[in-house]
Amino acid sequence: MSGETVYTGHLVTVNGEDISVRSSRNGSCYSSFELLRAKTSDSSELRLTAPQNLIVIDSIKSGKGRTLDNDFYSIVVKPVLDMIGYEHTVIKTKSHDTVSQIAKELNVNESHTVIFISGDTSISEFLNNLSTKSVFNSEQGKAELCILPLPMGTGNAWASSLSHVDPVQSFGKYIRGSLTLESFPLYRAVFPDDYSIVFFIIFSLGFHANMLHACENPELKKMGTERFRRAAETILQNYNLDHSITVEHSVGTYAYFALINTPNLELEYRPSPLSDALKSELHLLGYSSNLNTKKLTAKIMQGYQNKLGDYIQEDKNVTYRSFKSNFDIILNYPKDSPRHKFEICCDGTLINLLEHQRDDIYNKIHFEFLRHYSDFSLRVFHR
Ligand SMILES: Nc1ncnc2c1ncn2[C@@H]1O[C@H](COP(=O)(O)OP(=O)(O)OP(=O)(O)O)[C@@H](O)[C@H]1O
Repeated sequence: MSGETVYTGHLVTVNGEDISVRSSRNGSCYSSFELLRAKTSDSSELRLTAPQNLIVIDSIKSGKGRTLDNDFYSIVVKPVLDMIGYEHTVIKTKSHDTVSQIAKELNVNESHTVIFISGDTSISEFLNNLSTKSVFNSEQGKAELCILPLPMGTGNAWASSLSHVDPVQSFGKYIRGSLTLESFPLYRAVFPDDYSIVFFIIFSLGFHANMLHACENPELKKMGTERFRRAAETILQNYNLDHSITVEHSVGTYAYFALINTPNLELEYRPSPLSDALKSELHLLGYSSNLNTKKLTAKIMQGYQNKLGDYIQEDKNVTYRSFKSNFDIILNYPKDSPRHKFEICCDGTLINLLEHQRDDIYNKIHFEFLRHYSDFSLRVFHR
């Protein structure tokens, strides 16, 4: 377990003042922020163009949750937006539905910029609830919806894959106008009963999905990040990780099966180093059920060593394959197999495939590469 790190980062120079922030964090969780202001002789002016409809969504349960000391919006974002004269609306989430509700209510005729103070799940809830009523065949004519994900959750897979490693640094770059705005890919998983979910990070079966389902156990839920280690141990010891899955006519038996869009799943954990969060491409990362527990664990832990662009060598126990257009997967085991064999994790949403069967079909999932999802033209600030 890493200890508390305290550091100061420059944010912006404005109105003859140098604004910086002292942050204190433990792993991915921030315990405090302090805004520091000092007079400066630097008279350079910021060239600012206030965005239309700036909304800040503070998902207050993300990470370890907000306290008076780590309230990034009140301590940093609000004072700085006020200093530079950016009008904005802030929404501090009140319930599990707040983010979905905001997404549903956005006026599709106007452009918006949304700053998320959150982790991945809040952004997933937002994207899944955007208006998709009109049928647009292109991005032309759509209002823009620009997203800035400030990493204040637990995993922060999307933000860290887009080089947002620290909320202060990324907010500072946004204010100084030094981020790039680009469109980003989304995918849809469609189940036999036509239930579907849009995702942008990971869709998994087997070890990864089972571990996240196991973490929901109330006993484990209380344990912070320790719960992942405990859940992993339980699964490796007690579950048959032998999922026979057909992907595009190719059959494999996997202990670990993941379709991944982002290189990182956490700031320091990069299981799919050839992925690019801005590129429409899913990588299948699969580890065979032939690997014993020690070897499987070593493969999974390799994600802590991988560097961006590293190639993962395929062999009889490792699958690393890229997909750039729609495809199906089929689970080749009977409906009465243990329930955990149908457990899925999709960007943090936990699903059991058996709850989405239709007639005799219980084992097929269709993956769509979405070209013109939603009534907005979606963009993300990165780098
Ligand atoms: N006031 C609230 N009451 C209940 N649930 C809330 C409230 N505010 C936020 N939530 C929910 O808490 C979850 C926070 O998820 P988020 O992804 O932002 O953080 P995280 O889970 O810590 O990070 P990550 O997904 O990156 O691991 C979301 O499902 C959100 O809807």
